[in-house]
Amino acid sequence: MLTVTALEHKLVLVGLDNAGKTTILYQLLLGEAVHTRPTIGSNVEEVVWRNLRFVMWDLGGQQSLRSAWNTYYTNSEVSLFCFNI
Ligand SMILES: Nc1nc2c(ncn2[C@@H]2O[C@H](COP(=O)(O)OP(=O)(O)OP(=O)(O)O)[C@@H](O)[C@H]2O)c(=O)[nH]1
Ligand SMILES: [Mg+2]
Repeated sequence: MLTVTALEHKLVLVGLDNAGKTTILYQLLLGEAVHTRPTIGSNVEEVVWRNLRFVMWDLGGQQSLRSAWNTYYTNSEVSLFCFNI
């Protein structure tokens, strides 16, 4: 049995609006695709994967929110950029 570490890794999800960030977050958390609304501000959830613990910050991607992205990077270890292709 895996022992989940107490250590948390901060991960920030950024990308333009409608790229699918919130969908990814809840797919990882719940194992299913949920209906989403445009994120105003952020969603933050703890996601455990194998023995790793992530605190995932999903940021709103609308133009007016992008200038606030850098305020979320403090102490983050991973930035995941999402693109709508
Ligand atoms: N076809 C397709 N649609 C997707 C995919 N991922 C997300 N969507 C759809 O794209 C739309 C936007 O998804 P969100 O996850 O809310 O996008 P977001 O990046 O969080 O958007 P903001 O919160 O506005 O920044 C939703 O209607 C999703 O169902 C994908 O991989 N494929
Ligand atoms: Mg969103």
